[in-house]
Amino acid sequence: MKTKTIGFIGGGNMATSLIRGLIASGHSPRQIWVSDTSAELLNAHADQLHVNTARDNATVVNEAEVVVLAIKPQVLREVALEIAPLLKHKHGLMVSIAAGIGQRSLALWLGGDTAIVRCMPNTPALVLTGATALHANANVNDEQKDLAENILRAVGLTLWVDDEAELDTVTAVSGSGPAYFFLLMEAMEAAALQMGLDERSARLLIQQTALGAAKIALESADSPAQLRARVTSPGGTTQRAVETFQQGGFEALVSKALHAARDRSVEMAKQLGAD
Ligand SMILES: NC(=O)C1=CN([C@@H]2O[C@H](COP(=O)(O)OP(=O)(O)OC[C@H]3O[C@@H](n4cnc5c(N)ncnc54)[C@H](OP(=O)(O)O)[C@@H]3O)[C@@H](O)[C@H]2O)C=CC1
Ligand SMILES: O=C(O)[C@@H]1CCC=N1
Repeated sequence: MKTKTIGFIGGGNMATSLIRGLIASGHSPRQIWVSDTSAELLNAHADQLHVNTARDNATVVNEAEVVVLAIKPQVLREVALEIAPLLKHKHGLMVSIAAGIGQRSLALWLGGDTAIVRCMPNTPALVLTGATALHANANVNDEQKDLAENILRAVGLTLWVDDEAELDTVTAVSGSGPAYFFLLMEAMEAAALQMGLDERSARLLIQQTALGAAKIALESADSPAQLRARVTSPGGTTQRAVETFQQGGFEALVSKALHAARDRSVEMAKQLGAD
Protein backbone atom coordinates (compact mmCIF):
# COMPACT_ATOMS: atom_id res chain seq x y z
CA MET A 1 0.00 0.00 0.00
CA LYS A 2 1.34 3.46 -0.85
CA THR A 3 1.50 4.83 2.65
CA LYS A 4 -1.27 7.28 3.42
CA THR A 5 -1.85 9.32 6.52
CA ILE A 6 -4.72 7.73 8.41
CA GLY A 7 -6.68 9.66 11.03
CA PHE A 8 -8.86 8.15 13.73
CA ILE A 9 -11.61 10.18 15.36
CA GLY A 10 -12.15 8.27 18.60
CA GLY A 11 -9.21 6.33 19.99
CA GLY A 12 -11.07 3.70 22.04
CA ASN A 13 -11.18 -0.08 21.89
CA MET A 14 -11.71 -0.68 18.18
CA ALA A 15 -9.48 2.17 17.03
CA THR A 16 -6.71 0.91 19.30
CA SER A 17 -6.99 -2.60 17.83
CA LEU A 18 -6.79 -1.17 14.30
CA ILE A 19 -3.92 1.19 15.11
CA ARG A 20 -1.87 -1.50 16.86
CA GLY A 21 -2.58 -3.87 13.98
CA LEU A 22 -1.59 -1.29 11.36
CA ILE A 23 1.67 -0.56 13.18
CA ALA A 24 2.39 -4.30 13.57
CA SER A 25 1.84 -4.70 9.82
CA GLY A 26 4.43 -2.01 9.06
CA HIS A 27 2.42 1.24 8.88
CA SER A 28 4.45 4.10 10.31
CA PRO A 29 2.95 5.50 13.55
CA ARG A 30 4.08 8.91 12.29
CA GLN A 31 1.44 8.60 9.59
CA ILE A 32 -1.33 7.94 12.06
CA TRP A 33 -3.33 10.68 13.79
CA VAL A 34 -5.81 10.15 16.63
CA SER A 35 -8.24 12.51 18.33
CA ASP A 36 -10.33 11.74 21.38
CA THR A 37 -12.07 13.58 24.19
CA SER A 38 -9.85 11.87 26.75
CA ALA A 39 -6.45 13.53 27.23
CA GLU A 40 -5.34 10.54 29.30
CA LEU A 41 -6.09 8.12 26.47
CA LEU A 42 -4.30 10.34 23.95
CA ASN A 43 -1.24 10.58 26.20
CA ALA A 44 -1.17 6.80 26.51
CA HIS A 45 -1.38 6.42 22.71
CA ALA A 46 1.39 8.97 22.18
CA ASP A 47 3.64 7.27 24.79
CA GLN A 48 2.98 3.66 23.85
CA LEU A 49 2.21 3.76 20.14
CA HIS A 50 4.12 6.93 19.16
CA VAL A 51 1.22 8.14 17.02
CA ASN A 52 0.28 11.81 16.56
CA THR A 53 -2.54 12.92 18.81
CA ALA A 54 -4.92 15.88 18.92
CA ARG A 55 -7.64 16.96 21.30
CA ASP A 56 -9.62 18.43 18.42
CA ASN A 57 -11.08 16.41 15.56
CA ALA A 58 -10.36 19.22 13.07
CA THR A 59 -6.61 18.57 13.27
CA VAL A 60 -7.13 14.92 12.38
CA VAL A 61 -9.34 15.81 9.42
CA ASN A 62 -6.82 18.35 8.19
CA GLU A 63 -3.80 16.07 8.58
CA ALA A 64 -5.19 12.77 7.32
CA GLU A 65 -5.92 11.56 3.81
CA VAL A 66 -8.26 8.89 5.16
CA VAL A 67 -10.39 9.57 8.24
CA VAL A 68 -11.79 6.66 10.25
CA LEU A 69 -14.84 7.53 12.33
CA ALA A 70 -14.29 5.32 15.37
CA ILE A 71 -16.69 6.91 17.83
CA LYS A 72 -19.85 5.37 19.25
CA PRO A 73 -22.94 5.48 17.04
CA GLN A 74 -24.54 7.79 19.64
CA VAL A 75 -22.00 10.59 19.00
CA LEU A 76 -21.47 10.05 15.29
CA ARG A 77 -24.03 12.61 14.15
CA GLU A 78 -22.55 15.35 16.34
CA VAL A 79 -18.98 14.61 15.18
CA ALA A 80 -19.97 14.30 11.51
CA LEU A 81 -21.76 17.65 11.58
CA GLU A 82 -18.75 19.20 13.34
CA ILE A 83 -16.25 18.07 10.68
CA ALA A 84 -18.49 18.41 7.60
CA PRO A 85 -17.46 22.04 6.83
CA LEU A 86 -13.80 20.93 6.81
CA LEU A 87 -14.46 18.30 4.16
CA LYS A 88 -15.72 20.77 1.57
CA HIS A 89 -12.22 21.57 0.31
CA LYS A 90 -10.90 18.04 0.61
CA HIS A 91 -11.43 15.03 -1.60
CA GLY A 92 -10.39 12.47 0.95
CA LEU A 93 -12.00 9.26 2.02
CA MET A 94 -14.18 8.83 5.10
CA VAL A 95 -14.46 5.39 6.69
CA SER A 96 -17.12 4.74 9.32
CA ILE A 97 -16.81 1.69 11.55
CA ALA A 98 -19.93 2.53 13.59
CA ALA A 99 -22.53 -0.20 13.96
CA GLY A 100 -25.91 0.49 12.42
CA ILE A 101 -25.48 4.03 11.09
CA GLY A 102 -26.39 3.93 7.39
CA GLN A 103 -24.80 5.49 4.32
CA ARG A 104 -27.83 7.74 3.77
CA SER A 105 -27.40 9.43 7.16
CA LEU A 106 -23.61 9.61 6.90
CA ALA A 107 -23.95 11.41 3.54
CA LEU A 108 -26.62 13.70 4.98
CA TRP A 109 -24.33 14.72 7.86
CA LEU A 110 -20.93 14.72 6.08
CA GLY A 111 -22.12 16.13 2.74
CA GLY A 112 -23.76 14.42 -0.22
CA ASP A 113 -20.63 14.28 -2.38
CA THR A 114 -18.42 12.71 0.31
CA ALA A 115 -16.74 9.40 -0.52
CA ILE A 116 -17.76 7.10 2.33
CA VAL A 117 -16.89 3.51 3.06
CA ARG A 118 -18.82 1.86 5.86
CA CYS A 119 -17.14 -1.14 7.34
CA MET A 120 -17.50 -3.57 10.21
CA PRO A 121 -14.13 -4.72 11.55
CA ASN A 122 -13.47 -6.71 14.73
CA THR A 123 -10.96 -6.52 17.58
CA PRO A 124 -8.73 -9.42 16.37
CA ALA A 125 -7.36 -6.75 13.99
CA LEU A 126 -5.08 -6.18 16.98
CA VAL A 127 -3.29 -9.46 16.20
CA LEU A 128 -3.64 -9.15 12.40
CA THR A 129 -6.46 -11.70 12.37
CA GLY A 130 -9.34 -9.29 11.90
CA ALA A 131 -12.38 -9.88 9.73
CA THR A 132 -13.93 -6.86 8.04
CA ALA A 133 -16.84 -6.40 5.65
CA LEU A 134 -16.95 -3.15 3.66
CA HIS A 135 -19.59 -1.20 1.74
CA ALA A 136 -18.85 1.80 -0.49
CA ASN A 137 -21.21 4.61 -1.46
CA ALA A 138 -21.49 5.81 -5.06
CA ASN A 139 -18.90 8.60 -4.54
CA VAL A 140 -16.10 6.15 -3.77
CA ASN A 141 -13.81 5.65 -6.78
CA ASP A 142 -11.75 2.53 -7.51
CA GLU A 143 -8.60 4.01 -6.03
CA GLN A 144 -10.42 4.86 -2.79
CA LYS A 145 -11.96 1.38 -2.70
CA ASP A 146 -8.48 -0.13 -2.97
CA LEU A 147 -7.23 2.22 -0.29
CA ALA A 148 -9.96 1.28 2.21
CA GLU A 149 -9.52 -2.39 1.43
CA ASN A 150 -5.74 -2.20 1.79
CA ILE A 151 -5.98 -0.54 5.20
CA LEU A 152 -8.33 -3.19 6.54
CA ARG A 153 -6.55 -6.06 4.77
CA ALA A 154 -3.34 -5.04 6.54
CA VAL A 155 -4.99 -6.25 9.75
CA GLY A 156 -6.85 -9.31 8.48
CA LEU A 157 -9.42 -10.61 6.03
CA THR A 158 -11.69 -8.29 4.03
CA LEU A 159 -14.78 -8.72 1.89
CA TRP A 160 -17.18 -6.31 0.20
CA VAL A 161 -20.94 -6.43 0.51
CA ASP A 162 -23.16 -4.86 -2.16
CA ASP A 163 -26.26 -4.83 0.00
CA GLU A 164 -25.66 -2.40 2.86
CA ALA A 165 -28.22 -4.17 5.06
CA GLU A 166 -25.86 -7.14 5.23
CA LEU A 167 -23.58 -5.07 7.46
CA ASP A 168 -26.11 -5.51 10.29
CA THR A 169 -25.76 -9.27 9.97
CA VAL A 170 -21.97 -9.01 9.71
CA THR A 171 -22.02 -6.98 12.92
CA ALA A 172 -23.92 -9.80 14.65
CA VAL A 173 -21.62 -12.49 13.24
CA SER A 174 -18.03 -11.18 13.20
CA GLY A 175 -18.22 -7.66 14.70
CA SER A 176 -19.59 -8.93 18.01
CA GLY A 177 -18.39 -12.49 17.38
CA PRO A 178 -15.14 -12.41 19.35
CA ALA A 179 -17.20 -11.74 22.50
CA TYR A 180 -19.21 -14.95 21.98
CA PHE A 181 -16.03 -17.03 21.86
CA PHE A 182 -14.70 -15.24 24.95
CA LEU A 183 -17.99 -15.97 26.72
CA LEU A 184 -17.63 -19.66 25.93
CA MET A 185 -14.02 -19.53 27.17
CA GLU A 186 -15.16 -17.83 30.38
CA ALA A 187 -17.83 -20.46 30.98
CA MET A 188 -15.44 -23.34 30.23
CA GLU A 189 -12.84 -21.87 32.57
CA ALA A 190 -15.38 -21.48 35.38
CA ALA A 191 -16.47 -25.11 34.94
CA ALA A 192 -12.86 -26.32 34.86
CA LEU A 193 -12.16 -24.49 38.15
CA GLN A 194 -15.28 -26.03 39.71
CA MET A 195 -13.91 -29.43 38.75
CA GLY A 196 -10.57 -28.70 40.43
CA LEU A 197 -8.18 -27.47 37.72
CA ASP A 198 -6.07 -24.49 38.69
CA GLU A 199 -6.78 -21.24 36.85
CA ARG A 200 -3.53 -21.07 34.91
CA SER A 201 -3.81 -24.61 33.59
CA ALA A 202 -7.49 -24.22 32.74
CA ARG A 203 -6.91 -20.96 30.88
CA LEU A 204 -3.94 -22.29 28.90
CA LEU A 205 -5.75 -25.48 27.91
CA ILE A 206 -8.82 -23.52 26.79
CA GLN A 207 -6.83 -20.92 24.85
CA GLN A 208 -4.82 -23.58 23.02
CA THR A 209 -7.98 -25.58 22.30
CA ALA A 210 -9.73 -22.52 20.83
CA LEU A 211 -6.68 -21.75 18.68
CA GLY A 212 -6.41 -25.37 17.54
CA ALA A 213 -10.10 -25.61 16.67
CA ALA A 214 -9.96 -22.34 14.70
CA LYS A 215 -6.82 -23.48 12.84
CA ILE A 216 -8.31 -26.84 11.88
CA ALA A 217 -11.51 -25.13 10.73
CA LEU A 218 -9.54 -22.65 8.60
CA GLU A 219 -7.17 -25.20 7.11
CA SER A 220 -9.72 -27.93 6.39
CA ALA A 221 -12.29 -28.06 3.61
CA ASP A 222 -14.66 -29.92 5.95
CA SER A 223 -17.69 -28.32 7.60
CA PRO A 224 -17.80 -27.61 11.34
CA ALA A 225 -20.23 -30.54 11.70
CA GLN A 226 -17.73 -32.91 10.04
CA LEU A 227 -14.89 -31.61 12.19
CA ARG A 228 -17.02 -32.07 15.31
CA ALA A 229 -17.80 -35.66 14.31
CA ARG A 230 -14.07 -36.43 14.37
CA VAL A 231 -13.84 -35.45 18.03
CA THR A 232 -16.97 -37.33 18.98
CA SER A 233 -16.35 -41.00 19.73
CA PRO A 234 -19.67 -42.87 19.76
CA GLY A 235 -20.88 -43.22 23.33
CA GLY A 236 -17.91 -41.19 24.59
CA THR A 237 -17.36 -38.00 26.54
CA THR A 238 -17.84 -35.48 23.71
CA GLN A 239 -21.15 -37.02 22.71
CA ARG A 240 -22.37 -36.66 26.30
CA ALA A 241 -21.28 -32.99 26.42
CA VAL A 242 -22.73 -32.14 23.00
CA GLU A 243 -26.04 -33.80 23.87
CA THR A 244 -26.11 -31.78 27.08
CA PHE A 245 -25.56 -28.56 25.08
CA GLN A 246 -28.28 -29.51 22.61
CA GLN A 247 -30.79 -30.54 25.28
CA GLY A 248 -30.26 -27.04 26.71
CA GLY A 249 -31.24 -25.51 23.36
CA PHE A 250 -27.73 -24.47 22.32
CA GLU A 251 -28.34 -23.95 18.59
CA ALA A 252 -31.62 -22.11 19.14
CA LEU A 253 -29.96 -19.90 21.75
CA VAL A 254 -27.07 -19.03 19.42
CA SER A 255 -29.56 -18.19 16.67
CA LYS A 256 -31.58 -16.05 19.07
CA ALA A 257 -28.46 -14.20 20.24
CA LEU A 258 -27.27 -13.42 16.70
CA HIS A 259 -30.74 -12.25 15.65
CA ALA A 260 -30.84 -10.04 18.76
CA ALA A 261 -27.48 -8.48 17.86
CA ARG A 262 -28.57 -7.90 14.23
CA ASP A 263 -31.88 -6.39 15.41
CA ARG A 264 -30.05 -4.15 17.89
CA SER A 265 -27.89 -2.77 15.08
CA VAL A 266 -31.04 -1.86 13.14
CA GLU A 267 -32.75 -0.54 16.28
CA MET A 268 -29.80 1.69 17.29
CA ALA A 269 -29.87 3.36 13.90
CA LYS A 270 -33.65 3.87 14.11
CA GLN A 271 -33.38 5.33 17.62
CA LEU A 272 -30.73 7.75 16.37
CA GLY A 273 -32.76 8.61 13.27
CA ALA A 274 -29.91 7.24 11.18
CA ASP A 275 -31.14 4.15 9.36
N1 LIG B 1 -15.44 -2.61 20.01
C1 LIG B 1 -15.62 -3.40 18.96
O1 LIG B 1 -15.35 -4.62 19.00
C2 LIG B 1 -16.16 -2.84 17.69
C3 LIG B 1 -16.66 -1.55 17.61
N2 LIG B 1 -17.14 -1.06 16.43
C4 LIG B 1 -17.64 0.31 16.35
O2 LIG B 1 -16.54 1.16 16.67
C5 LIG B 1 -17.01 2.35 17.27
C6 LIG B 1 -16.22 2.61 18.54
O3 LIG B 1 -16.44 1.54 19.42
P1 LIG B 1 -15.45 1.27 20.62
O4 LIG B 1 -14.05 1.47 20.17
O5 LIG B 1 -15.84 -0.04 21.19
O6 LIG B 1 -15.87 2.47 21.60
P2 LIG B 1 -15.01 3.25 22.68
O7 LIG B 1 -15.96 3.90 23.59
O8 LIG B 1 -13.97 2.31 23.25
O9 LIG B 1 -14.23 4.35 21.79
C7 LIG B 1 -14.81 5.54 21.36
C8 LIG B 1 -13.90 6.68 21.79
O10 LIG B 1 -14.39 7.89 21.22
C9 LIG B 1 -14.27 8.91 22.20
N3 LIG B 1 -15.15 10.04 21.90
C10 LIG B 1 -16.40 10.33 22.37
N4 LIG B 1 -16.85 11.49 21.85
C11 LIG B 1 -15.89 11.93 21.02
C12 LIG B 1 -15.77 13.08 20.20
N5 LIG B 1 -16.75 14.00 20.12
N6 LIG B 1 -14.63 13.26 19.48
C13 LIG B 1 -13.63 12.33 19.55
N7 LIG B 1 -13.68 11.23 20.31
C14 LIG B 1 -14.80 11.02 21.04
C15 LIG B 1 -14.64 8.19 23.46
O11 LIG B 1 -14.30 8.92 24.61
P3 LIG B 1 -15.26 8.76 25.94
O12 LIG B 1 -15.10 7.33 26.37
O13 LIG B 1 -14.65 9.76 26.85
O14 LIG B 1 -16.65 9.07 25.51
C16 LIG B 1 -13.88 6.89 23.30
O15 LIG B 1 -12.54 6.99 23.74
C17 LIG B 1 -18.50 2.17 17.53
O16 LIG B 1 -19.22 2.93 16.59
C18 LIG B 1 -18.73 0.67 17.34
O17 LIG B 1 -20.00 0.40 16.79
C19 LIG B 1 -17.10 -1.80 15.26
C20 LIG B 1 -16.61 -3.06 15.29
C21 LIG B 1 -16.16 -3.72 16.50
O1 LIG C 1 -21.07 -3.98 20.67
C1 LIG C 1 -21.11 -3.16 19.73
O2 LIG C 1 -22.12 -2.46 19.54
C2 LIG C 1 -19.92 -3.05 18.81
C3 LIG C 1 -20.26 -3.37 17.39
C4 LIG C 1 -19.64 -4.71 17.13
C5 LIG C 1 -18.80 -4.95 18.29
N1 LIG C 1 -18.91 -4.02 19.17
